[in-house]
Amino acid sequence: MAPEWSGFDAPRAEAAVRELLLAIGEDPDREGLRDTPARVARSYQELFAGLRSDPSLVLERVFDENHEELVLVRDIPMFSMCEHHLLPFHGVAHVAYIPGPQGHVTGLSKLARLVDLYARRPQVQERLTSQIADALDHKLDTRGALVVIDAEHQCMSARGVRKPGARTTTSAVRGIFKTSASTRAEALNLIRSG
Ligand SMILES: Nc1nc2c(ncn2[C@@H]2O[C@H](COP(=O)(O)OP(=O)(O)OP(=O)(O)O)[C@@H](O)[C@H]2O)c(=O)[nH]1
Ligand SMILES: [Zn+2]
Repeated sequence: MAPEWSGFDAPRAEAAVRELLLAIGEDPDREGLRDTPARVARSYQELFAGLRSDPSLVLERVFDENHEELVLVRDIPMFSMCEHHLLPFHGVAHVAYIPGPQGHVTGLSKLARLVDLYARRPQVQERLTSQIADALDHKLDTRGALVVIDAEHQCMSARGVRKPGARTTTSAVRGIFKTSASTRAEALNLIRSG
């Protein structure tokens, strides 16, 4: 079992899904639903694996490239679960940072891994955005970090207010992106130009 999956109580999750099926008036023992509690438990294990992951490990390896300019990874596919309804919200994340005075950079894939790590938890979009920016800012010793997430919430499209297509954009800025309007504008323009 992968280490990040330890701590997940599969029998408890299965029992809860069985209860839910009973609560909606279904027969959990009919053929089509017989394996559903186990399937849902496995999918929750995967969808919430970020609860058992450590961001320091993701950003542990840095390269000494003496690069002190902007690094931006755009259009990172993002999939998360809203903590209010346990329904998916998904879209894209744009993650930018400017390395600190030592010019240390991290692997580009690590920025996408960081998005996954925080997305795979019960979330709200604002906190997800801030957590990614804070992790970069604190653990990578950057001059600044900027994260923008654009997502559609299924709790707003499949139910409730029922507005499919409505998108939510959130941003979090740290360090020089907060203090320098021109640095912030440069990053936002690059994001938009995609
Ligand atoms: N700020 C924020 N709100 C969210 C997010 N995900 C879901 N929500 C909102 O959380 C709110 C929960 O509101 P409640 O009134 O407690 O729940 P509800 O009766 O199901 O609300 P409706 O969705 O309006 O039917 C809703 O307005 C959702 O749209 C998110 O990531 N950020
Ligand atoms: Zn919701």
